[in-house]
Amino acid sequence: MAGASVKVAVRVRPFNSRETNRNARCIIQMKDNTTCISNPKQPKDGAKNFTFDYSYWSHTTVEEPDFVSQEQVYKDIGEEMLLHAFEGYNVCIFAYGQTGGGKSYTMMGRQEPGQEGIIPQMCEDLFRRTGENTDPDLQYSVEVSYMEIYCERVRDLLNPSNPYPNPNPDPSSRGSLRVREHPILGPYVEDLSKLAVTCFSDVHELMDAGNQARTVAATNMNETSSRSHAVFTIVFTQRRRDQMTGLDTEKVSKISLVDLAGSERADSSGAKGTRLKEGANINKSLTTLGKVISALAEMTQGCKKRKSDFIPYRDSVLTWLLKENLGGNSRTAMIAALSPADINYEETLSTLRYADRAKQIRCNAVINEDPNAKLIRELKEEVTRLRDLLFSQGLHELLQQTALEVANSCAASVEGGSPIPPLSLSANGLPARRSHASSGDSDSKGDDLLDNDHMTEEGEDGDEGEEPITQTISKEEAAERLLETEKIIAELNETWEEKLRKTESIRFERETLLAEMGVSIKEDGGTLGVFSPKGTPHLVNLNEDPLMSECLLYYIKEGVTRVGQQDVDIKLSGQCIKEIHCVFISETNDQGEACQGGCQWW
Ligand SMILES: Nc1ncnc2c1ncn2[C@@H]1O[C@H](COP(=O)(O)OP(=O)(O)OP(=O)(O)O)[C@@H](O)[C@H]1O
Repeated sequence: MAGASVKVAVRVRPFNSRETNRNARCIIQMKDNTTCISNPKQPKDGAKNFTFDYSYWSHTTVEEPDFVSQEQVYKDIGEEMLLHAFEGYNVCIFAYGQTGGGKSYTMMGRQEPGQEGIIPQMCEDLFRRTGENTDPDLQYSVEVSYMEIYCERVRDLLNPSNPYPNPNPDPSSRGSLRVREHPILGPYVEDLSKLAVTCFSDVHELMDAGNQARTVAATNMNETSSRSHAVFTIVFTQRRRDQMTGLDTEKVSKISLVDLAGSERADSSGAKGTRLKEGANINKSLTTLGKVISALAEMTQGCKKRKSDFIPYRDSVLTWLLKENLGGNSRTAMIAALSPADINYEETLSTLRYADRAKQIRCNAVINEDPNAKLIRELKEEVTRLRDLLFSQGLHELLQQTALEVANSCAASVEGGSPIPPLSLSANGLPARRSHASSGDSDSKGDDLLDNDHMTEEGEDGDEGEEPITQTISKEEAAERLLETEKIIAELNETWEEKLRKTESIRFERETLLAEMGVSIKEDGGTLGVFSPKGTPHLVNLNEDPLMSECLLYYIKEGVTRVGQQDVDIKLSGQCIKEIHCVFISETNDQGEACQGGCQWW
């Protein structure tokens, strides 16, 4: 299994209504696993061919013999990845492509029969397979988390106590979860909820709640979900009891399912102000993803000699969190979503090139056997070492304070017990840690987006043989690290019953919050939007056309708003004004910039 390449598929969607209305021409052709794109300006000799693991023709209708359905995409990619998860590998599927290309349709899909995407199909399949187990010595557990990365910030889509779609769209209240790196655990999102689920309907409920939170957040924050990256994670644990020894062994697989933000260039839409910054930040994650993919592809081709040669994972939250899935310990697949229309030629060609590069990445997946036991052992060693460091510095007060905070934040307390590794102290007498340095890290801009204090512990993978570099950390940092580590151990030691109780209380909070906000989601002819009877009526841009998606969402205030040539009187109390489809709105935002866009209103 070691050294397997990233599996790459491309999929072309049907024309959308706007493309049909404009008599768009299809510039994509597919034969077997080859995709051909023709240049609309040079139809004769401008065609380019690309070969992938799969080229999915979903442009026509299900009646066509070549048509590839949601089910087929799942069978080829989702099921294969699920089987790897059963073997104990980490797996990842990510969808890439321009806004409206079909990423969400492929990953999440629609709720109608036959329209479900990879995520719901995989969850259903997972529970179907675990439900067929008749071995009393084998037990399964499944936990899920769902987060959104927007402008390099992380939001928990499942837990309302965490920064959540805030009913009050005040920019200062835009919280986000902290992305940290623990020297043993690696990069992770602090306090991201991981909810215990026991059947498919539990997951389905969470998926819906997360999707709902995503739409509500986008609406309240004047954003759009096509500009955020959504990461749905399933932690799948298989525990086997050995009857002879009475010992349990575990295989843990992390399944990461990622719907990336639209890949179109920020500058192609003439964005200004906040929108430009937002575009640049989203671009930062996607640009970094591109750089990471290129660097890993070069490494496979032998242009880079060692794995420790600089791979800029740390330059964006997305790549930092997906580090293992990109060239590390994971079986990974990428699905590139393509628009068929001639007007999107440049973007589609760029998506094909991106996908072509991703083919060259090789990952070194290993079966994650008993990772928790090893992790807890190492974390306990870390706790002992940090306690001793603080103790040797005479910092008993900090130790007591830390112990109190741990007791407050988690119910469990942890005793360290393993032998303490040798420690070195820095020149100023403060504790020092061993850390690896990755060559080229000095160029890295990553430190500004993550915690500096927690960034420097580990070099890129595989840098064995390098001289360890010690790094100074302050007493506060040591105390914080102690707190962080004890919290992680407490989480790992939580029983299944405790996890279920936590999940239930979060569900209750979530439902209460949404009910208070008076928000419901209605799905109408395939469009999804927020309907807020208590709040301000607003317009949500549902435009599929990336060129028009700059003006994404409006709050329409009470009073008169000009819609095209019409003045519309908006009243908060009464029924919402009649439906207006695809109107052009002209108004100015808070910064006095003119916005325009096609919107749908209900
Ligand atoms: N293979 C397909 N078959 C039928 N409809 C599709 C297909 N792919 C996409 N669509 C439709 O095209 C529209 C845009 O797709 P989708 O929302 O998945 O795009 P996206 O790439 O996720 O965009 P965004 O970046 O805005 O999230 C949706 O209405 C979706 O239902």
